[in-house]
Amino acid sequence: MSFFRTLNWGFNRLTTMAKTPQRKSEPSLEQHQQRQSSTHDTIRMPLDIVFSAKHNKALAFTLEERQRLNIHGLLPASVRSCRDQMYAIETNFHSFKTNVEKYRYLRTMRQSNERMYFQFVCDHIAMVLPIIYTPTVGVACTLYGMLYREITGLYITKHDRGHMKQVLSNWPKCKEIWAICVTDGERILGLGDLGANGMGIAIGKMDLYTALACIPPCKLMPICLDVGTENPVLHEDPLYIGLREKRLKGQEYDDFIDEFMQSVVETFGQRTLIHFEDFSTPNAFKFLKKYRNSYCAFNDDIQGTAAVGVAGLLGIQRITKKPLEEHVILFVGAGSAAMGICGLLKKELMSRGLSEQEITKNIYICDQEGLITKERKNVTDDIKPFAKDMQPIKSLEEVVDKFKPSIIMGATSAAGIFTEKIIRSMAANHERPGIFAFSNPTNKSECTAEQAYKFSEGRAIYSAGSPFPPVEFNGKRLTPGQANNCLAFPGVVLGVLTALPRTIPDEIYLVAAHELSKFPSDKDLENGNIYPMVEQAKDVACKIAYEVAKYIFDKGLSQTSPPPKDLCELLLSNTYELEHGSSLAETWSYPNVKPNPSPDEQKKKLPEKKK
Ligand SMILES: NC(=O)C1=CN([C@@H]2O[C@H](COP(=O)(O)OP(=O)(O)OC[C@H]3O[C@@H](n4cnc5c(N)ncnc54)[C@H](OP(=O)(O)O)[C@@H]3O)[C@@H](O)[C@H]2O)C=CC1
Ligand SMILES: CC(=O)C(=O)O
Ligand SMILES: [Mg+2]
Repeated sequence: MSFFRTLNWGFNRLTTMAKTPQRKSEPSLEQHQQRQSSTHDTIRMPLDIVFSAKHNKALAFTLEERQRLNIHGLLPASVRSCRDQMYAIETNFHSFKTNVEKYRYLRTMRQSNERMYFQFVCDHIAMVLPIIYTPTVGVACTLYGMLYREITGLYITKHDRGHMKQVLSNWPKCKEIWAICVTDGERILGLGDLGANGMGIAIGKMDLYTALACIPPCKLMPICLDVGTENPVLHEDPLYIGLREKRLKGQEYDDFIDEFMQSVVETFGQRTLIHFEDFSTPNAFKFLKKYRNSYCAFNDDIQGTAAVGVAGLLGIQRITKKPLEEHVILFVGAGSAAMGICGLLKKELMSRGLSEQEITKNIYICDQEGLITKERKNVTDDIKPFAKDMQPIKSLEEVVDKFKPSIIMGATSAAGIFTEKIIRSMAANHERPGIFAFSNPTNKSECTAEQAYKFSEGRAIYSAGSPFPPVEFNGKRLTPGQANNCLAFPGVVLGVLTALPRTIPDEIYLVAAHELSKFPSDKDLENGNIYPMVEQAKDVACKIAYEVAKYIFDKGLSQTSPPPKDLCELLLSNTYELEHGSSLAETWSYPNVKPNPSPDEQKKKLPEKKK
């Protein structure tokens, strides 16, 4: 509505100016410049909107629309169908040699033509996901200063304390925000402290909200809290976009985050979903504990990853036909990802009626110092029950030799720590050893798909955080699964935004895990793949969203009443339309506004002059 009001306003101004009588004398340079800029403004106003990222259809504007919107002549004659547009984009996409160039191309397209971008991402998800998400997004974050072009998210710096609400309200894209993905850039994938460059991750995550769960992009706000960085390379980098200052720490940092949380709900409402991403592990757990019962907040690295990890374990249970409680599981890494999975696994096993002692008996945890034993000082309360009453063992290979895990779950950012010896040892003791290399990006994987298959004679059930191509082994094509939280968070978020609970209950991650685990077919499992293919990620998100929303309504946790008669309809009611018919123009038809009358029509309408 306002779009067309603005269009009309621009048109009226143009007409008024055309009627303004000519100046008698030549304008001064200053007057000339003023006139130039005001003329410019007038013309630019409607064009800015028509060609804004949100409304732009590029060559898909039909002839009728081109005339109606007064953009006829601004585009070449060709009117492209959706298929033609996608072909043009794909041709461009493939013309770039490196993945970072492809990333840059897609970002530029997103800035100028949002719907076409999402259409392309959806139509080619398997090809595009590794570019807009891990692994390429990791490289892009390291080069973010060089790639930076335009407004894509909101930066709040440590100097904005006291007026964060003001900064939040500066967001130009929409005043009704449903969800925020926030990072402080301290642990970006397995790449460490990237400071303000971490924005790339928040943007990538939110693009998946739209591409996989159809959440309208204008309702989403990626935020980077620029509280400084301890990365000396960034301090020296002339292209760095953030503060070249030490990180805010201690009480000041906690107060900063408190102000941020309060400012968000005061600006956008208590229901705003706040997604924490890539904070350092101590902060990730601290804020989850602090805010989970008072805000609609979650931590993706802990909780999203947990859902995906447990889904994978349920898949292994299906392949091995052995209940999880009979498996020996070794977690390598005691950070957000590993401990998130371990915590949810504990919940899953508790739901099966096992005692804490029965649950912890077969679960081992190692970090850089080796096996976590009771001798270890300063372990968190979550880890304590898993600490073993024995002498510490430093070497991972020794731990594997001694306890013979059937499943090993790595989330360490330590590339290659699953050595040939470790994989061979697991394969010697188990017919189908489960190997998870959660670390991102690809070059941080604990082992590659090829190594896992080769050293286990093709018997490993291997999954990794970043995508690995299928591997041919002894004439069999083995497909690694992608164990990445992107198979959980889009659906969880859509479910929560639909059912609107006050806070996000922990149980929904188990709901998500179970739904996700049902996706792989028996044939997928036969090939050792416990996760759905990326092409199915949208169906996965949809199913998880449905079950999550249903859980929230069924348990009476929704803040809306009465519960919907048709949950599917409610889920779809607020989603972004990505599907297209034969042409983009058809799908994106603008509300019917009459075209400006042609000069001939205008003449006809003029009242006849009285004689
Ligand atoms: N696939 C997915 O969906 C997800 C993947 N990840 C990835 O998981 C990785 C870890 O993330 P996060 O848990 O937040 O990270 P943290 O850095 O908080 O945790 C890493 C853990 O690994 C341990 N570790 C490091 N090196 C070794 C080693 N050589 N041997 C044994 N343990 C080691 C560390 O031990 P210590 O404490 O002693 O230093 C620490 O406990 C990252 O690469 C991240 O990208 C994260 C979230 C989701
Ligand atoms: C996938 C993800 O969230 C991570 O690697 O941090
Ligand atoms: Mg993450």
